[in-house]
Amino acid sequence: MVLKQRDFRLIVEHANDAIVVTEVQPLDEPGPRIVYVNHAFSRLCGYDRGEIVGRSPRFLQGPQTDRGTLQNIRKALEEVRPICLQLLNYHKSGQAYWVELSIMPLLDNDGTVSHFVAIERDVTQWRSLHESLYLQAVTDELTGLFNRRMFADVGNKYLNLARRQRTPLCVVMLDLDHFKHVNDCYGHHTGDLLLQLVGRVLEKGIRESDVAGRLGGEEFGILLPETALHDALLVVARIQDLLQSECRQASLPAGAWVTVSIGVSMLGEADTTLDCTLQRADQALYTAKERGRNRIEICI
Ligand SMILES: Nc1nc2c(ncn2[C@@H]2O[C@H](COP(=O)(O)OP(=O)(O)OP(=O)(O)O)[C@@H](O)[C@H]2O)c(=O)[nH]1
Repeated sequence: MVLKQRDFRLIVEHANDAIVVTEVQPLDEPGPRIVYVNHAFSRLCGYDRGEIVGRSPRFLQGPQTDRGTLQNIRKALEEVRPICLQLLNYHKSGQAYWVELSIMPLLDNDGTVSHFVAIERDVTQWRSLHESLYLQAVTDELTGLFNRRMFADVGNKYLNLARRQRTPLCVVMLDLDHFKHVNDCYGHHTGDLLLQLVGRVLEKGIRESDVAGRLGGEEFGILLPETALHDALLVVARIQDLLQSECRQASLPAGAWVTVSIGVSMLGEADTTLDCTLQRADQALYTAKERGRNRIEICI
């Protein structure tokens, strides 16, 4: 069966994907002009066809549109090759939306490029679903901190970097003291509030490049890259103080205020994985518990 040009036009016009055709030049400002868009393109960006044709697709970009992605597009256009990527655009209402975009050159019979065509699809919902699934997979629901798996992932990356750059890295393990008592006396809900409070304290007490995670029940970990032992000890002492002042400020019953036992270790020459360093922090934590709790112990 041979389709007529008119049939093709109808198909393109009513396709669910947004389609836009531009001229080839100029690649510098103001950019190539749009010569055609289908209905779906108008629907996607909120502008009527009359408001779109004659302008460059750049008018849909905005402050959060990634400059690196735009450079990749420009390079592909210069080299007259197809490219597929995701880009943030802005709807007429000002609302940002993500499109998956496939751009390709249209060639004349003699092989010269006459236009570029882009086929686009809204992937905003897909991306936010993906993001929330990712967050669920890497964070602890109660505290919002990294979960054990993500803590180990990031930790191993930090460890490799520290080994390569020969910079110090300290690993800390914290465990709440007599937490079972809190649950037993004040209920699981108060226990949960306390765990959330500890999560906030850890985030407050560390730098942005440090990482805190909930490793299990009432056990937490901290990674302190580019931090020598004496600085790590200052950090954990600050966290102990912060925990007491936050417990005081929170409307928790006084008997539910907790202390933490802390074990600190430092990346050693023989540590090839985070587990090695973490195990020593765990040993130090065990010693802190044995020696009466609410204290800091070191195992190097
Ligand atoms: N509320 C709450 N409790 C939890 C959660 N995860 C673990 N726990 C409780 O944490 C308590 C841990 O008890 P233990 O291992 O005996 O430790 P502890 O009472 O803190 O005693 P030490 O560590 O020896 O000082 C148990 O009662 C668990 O049920 C949680 O997500 N929420």
